[in-house]
Amino acid sequence: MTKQKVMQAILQCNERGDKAFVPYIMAGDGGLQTLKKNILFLQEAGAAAIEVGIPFSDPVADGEVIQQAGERALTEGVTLRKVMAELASFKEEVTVPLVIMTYLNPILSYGLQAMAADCENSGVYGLIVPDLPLEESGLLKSALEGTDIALIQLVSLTSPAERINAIAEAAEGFIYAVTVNGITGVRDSFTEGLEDHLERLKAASSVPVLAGFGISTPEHVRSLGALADGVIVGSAIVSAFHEGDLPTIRTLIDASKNQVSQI
Ligand SMILES: O=P(O)(O)OC[C@@H](O)[C@@H](O)c1c[nH]c2ccccc12
Repeated sequence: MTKQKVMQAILQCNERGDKAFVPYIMAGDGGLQTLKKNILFLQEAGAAAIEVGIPFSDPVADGEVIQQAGERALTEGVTLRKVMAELASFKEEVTVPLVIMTYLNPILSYGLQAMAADCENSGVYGLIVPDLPLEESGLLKSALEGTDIALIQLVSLTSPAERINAIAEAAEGFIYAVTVNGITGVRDSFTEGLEDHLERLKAASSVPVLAGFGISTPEHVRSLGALADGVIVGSAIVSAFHEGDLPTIRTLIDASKNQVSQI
């Protein structure tokens, strides 16, 4: 079965003339009870899908902001199991597809089949597992077979052409085009070759291409959005939630829309 839900949510945005905006949140930063509130806020503010990060003790790809948010959530006792149960408890209210971002270990200890079943029961339509390369993804892929849960692949700036093609061929949901070399977090500028890179990715891929890493201002959302089908914003969203700065989140999301709302 082809994976439809996440891809359709992005395509629907694009058909309206908007870029897809996918915010990343750290589940349980500020306590597990913030999860529902934050998801419903982002949904209402116009997110196309929401990337829900699971706190983890060894988050190798995470920059400072996400790491600290993860530590706060771990202090609150948040685990993958608790997040899945919490998501299931309010899934009727969630209309945007959720994508879980977690490292491989928590999924393995959860159990691949149990994870697939609980995703289906919690409004989760995608998984991002940054430490699981395409070549190793067979077991998880088969656990997700017959579900509408996409295994989303990351492509780095340094991926060679054959690898880009292999990933594009296997891609489900969307391709996560990492726009900087290194870890997550706010950046001032992007590399010059980015436009060509995203152009090549879009040409190779039959699913949408979203740009993520280092996108933190409305200007970034507009300029990177123009080169892709949408953007993923993590650190800036996590910081804004931590500081209770909801207007900043709205402004970022509005920048992905054709019709920027009047202030
Ligand atoms: O924080 P940034 O630079 O806006 O990047 C998004 C990112 O945080 C989110 O998608 C993410 C958080 N942790 C990750 C690990 C790997 C890949 C992606 C992620």
